[in-house]
Amino acid sequence: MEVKARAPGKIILAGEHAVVHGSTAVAAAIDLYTYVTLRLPLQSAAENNDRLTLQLKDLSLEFSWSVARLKEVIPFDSNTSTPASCSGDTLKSIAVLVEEQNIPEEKIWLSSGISTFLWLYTSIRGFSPATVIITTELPYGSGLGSSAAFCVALTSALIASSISDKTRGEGWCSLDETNLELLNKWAFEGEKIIHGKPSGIDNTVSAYGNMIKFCSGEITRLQSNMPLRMLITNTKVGRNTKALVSGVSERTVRHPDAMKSVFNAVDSISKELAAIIQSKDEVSVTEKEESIKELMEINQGLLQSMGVSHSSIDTVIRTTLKHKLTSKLTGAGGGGCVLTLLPTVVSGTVVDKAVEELESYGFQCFTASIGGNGAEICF
Ligand SMILES: Nc1ncnc2c1ncn2[C@@H]1O[C@H](COP(=O)(O)OP(=O)(O)O)[C@@H](O)[C@H]1O
Ligand SMILES: C[C@@](O)(CCOP(=O)(O)O)CC(=O)O
Ligand SMILES: [Mg+2]
Repeated sequence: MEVKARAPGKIILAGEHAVVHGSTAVAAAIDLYTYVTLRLPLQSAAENNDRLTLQLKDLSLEFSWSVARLKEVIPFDSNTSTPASCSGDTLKSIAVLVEEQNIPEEKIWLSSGISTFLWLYTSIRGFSPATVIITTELPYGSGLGSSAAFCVALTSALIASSISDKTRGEGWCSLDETNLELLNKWAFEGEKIIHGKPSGIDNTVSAYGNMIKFCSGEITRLQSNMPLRMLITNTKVGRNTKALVSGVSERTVRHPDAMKSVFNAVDSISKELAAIIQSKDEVSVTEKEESIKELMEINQGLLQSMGVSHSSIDTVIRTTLKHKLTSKLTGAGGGGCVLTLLPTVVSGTVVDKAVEELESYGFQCFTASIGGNGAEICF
């Protein structure tokens, strides 16, 4: 039997990091996906094929464990109906299984993803043999939510494999609300292994799609009433969300009052941004874009004060400003991707010039459609 699933990456328009500390944030799905194919051997063939294999196609990497080895190392404390957190002890056991795979040193950043794979797979499907093939259109570790798309696509495929009513040949279809809620909870548990202390915004927007306002787990789906175009620039400076998130927490412990004010300011920015995007009043698109530009500028300043910007991000901001375009980092920062608002009045020539200059620094620029579908499955 074969099941496929896909889940989108995301951009955070306002509120990253502060959202981990209870502020509001606004995020949207983008049309770049992580795809998972789950192949289960036929019951009769299962005895001859007793391995769990993970293929990361884009990286030409394959990892494989015998079911017997998984049973030996992972304590069986899982329950398929209620998502639970991976305990420290289980994570240590899983780390042994990951180490045995001798991941190439230059790809060692994959370890947390592979641990997450083993945790989600064995928790949801137990110790059954399978081959899981993963491909992605998202750059790894650059702020576009590859970790969440990975967790959401994987749990979608795992949950879909146990759905009894499999309507074949109908192309990509969404999951029902109950399964969406379930997979989102599992994906959040997966994100915890990768991020340490995730807010849950990335897995939620990847699961549900569209554009959302998110605050302490509460989701409001936003209906945009204006065109919103963003240029995405990948600085290609590698960084790790877990380290950046814990850096902000440490700063918060050292300066609780100052950081509280920063998080409050971000909360106001996200709420104002959501209101502008949804507003149906007579204000012109140009005026709305001017407000969004200013909010992005203030948000970037506050991200700077959280200590998560980077010289490469500053270069993108300076370069786009020369062309009168406003930018802010998106995701965890520290390098990674930067968003530049492309107002409706800006000519293609201006954008082309800005892109040319950005690419001369070795950055990669692209646009993506904003606010599309969330997780989908295909039989
Ligand atoms: N397709 C994938 N396969 C395996 N691991 C993945 C995949 N996508 C993401 N990951 C894991 O997520 C990590 C990147 O997550 P993170 O630092 O949160 O950045 P982002 O979510 O912005 O891409 C990678 O180092 C890897 O461990
Ligand atoms: C920094 C943060 O707000 C977003 C992280 O996004 P990403 O992993 O960099 O794509 C963390 C979170 O909300 O969990
Ligand atoms: Mg992430």
